[in-house]
Amino acid sequence: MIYDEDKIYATPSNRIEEFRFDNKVAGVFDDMIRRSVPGYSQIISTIGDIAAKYITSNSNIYDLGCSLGAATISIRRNITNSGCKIISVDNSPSMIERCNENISAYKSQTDVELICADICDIEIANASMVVLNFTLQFLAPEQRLALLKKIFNGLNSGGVLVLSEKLYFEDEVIQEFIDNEHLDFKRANGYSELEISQKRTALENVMRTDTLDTHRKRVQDAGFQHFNIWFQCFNFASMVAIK
Ligand SMILES: C[S@@+](CC[C@H](N)C(=O)[O-])C[C@H]1O[C@@H](n2cnc3c(N)ncnc32)[C@H](O)[C@@H]1O
Ligand SMILES: O=C(O)C(=O)C[C@]1(C(=O)O)C=C[C@@H](O)C=C1
Repeated sequence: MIYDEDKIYATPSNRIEEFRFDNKVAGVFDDMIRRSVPGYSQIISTIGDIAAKYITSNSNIYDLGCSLGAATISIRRNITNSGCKIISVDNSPSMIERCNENISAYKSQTDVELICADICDIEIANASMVVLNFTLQFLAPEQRLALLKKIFNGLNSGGVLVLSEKLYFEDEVIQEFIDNEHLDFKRANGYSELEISQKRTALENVMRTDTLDTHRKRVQDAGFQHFNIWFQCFNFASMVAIK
């Protein structure tokens, strides 16, 4: 995937619009997420590793909020089982269009079905793996438990959910400490103070983050008995739940 450099918030604007996964964002998204999310590459490659261990033959794999298909491609490369299908879903037509191009660039025995839809509206069935890689935080908080319940019900016994999210910390001192480390990560990746602050404003009402405790409780309320965080760098984490 080769995409343009993210310059979306580089020029001052009087009115910052709410962040949307539109054509402009889709065109720079690979650069944006790599420069904004510490550990992103590690998480993508580990998703492939988890796929190799947990996917079973003749099952479905869901990549919910697939964007450009990074997790889908990592999973697909690691499937050795037959009769599997990856179902990759995003409600941004621009993301789906680019995802289709990216997926078509790789040959594989595993089919990918790309669906442009709200992940709250799709059916989940016969799943051995479900991925929510930085997607749940964009759903309205009141929709999150229902989605996790649907995932739990659609997973086969022994199936795995990978849930990656930006975390929020209730301890204000810790929140500030970790947030500052993340800001330094963005600065080190070439984002200016203006870009950082304008993007923060754009994301304010769109991306609502939870604490690790909230995630744990919600995942358990959805039915999962096995849950833990397996990766954390600053305020970005990836968690796993196994049915
Ligand atoms: C941060 S990106 C996910 C990154 C991607 N999973 C990856 O690993 O590169 C969030 C994605 O979720 C999609 N999204 C947000 N809310 C959604 C919803 N309700 N239904 C479907 N897709 C959604 C957005 O369009 C966006 O592409
Ligand atoms: O918190 C930030 O500053 C971010 O940019 C995070 C984040 C995310 O976690 O998804 C937000 C929007 C983009 O999708 C890329 C990264």
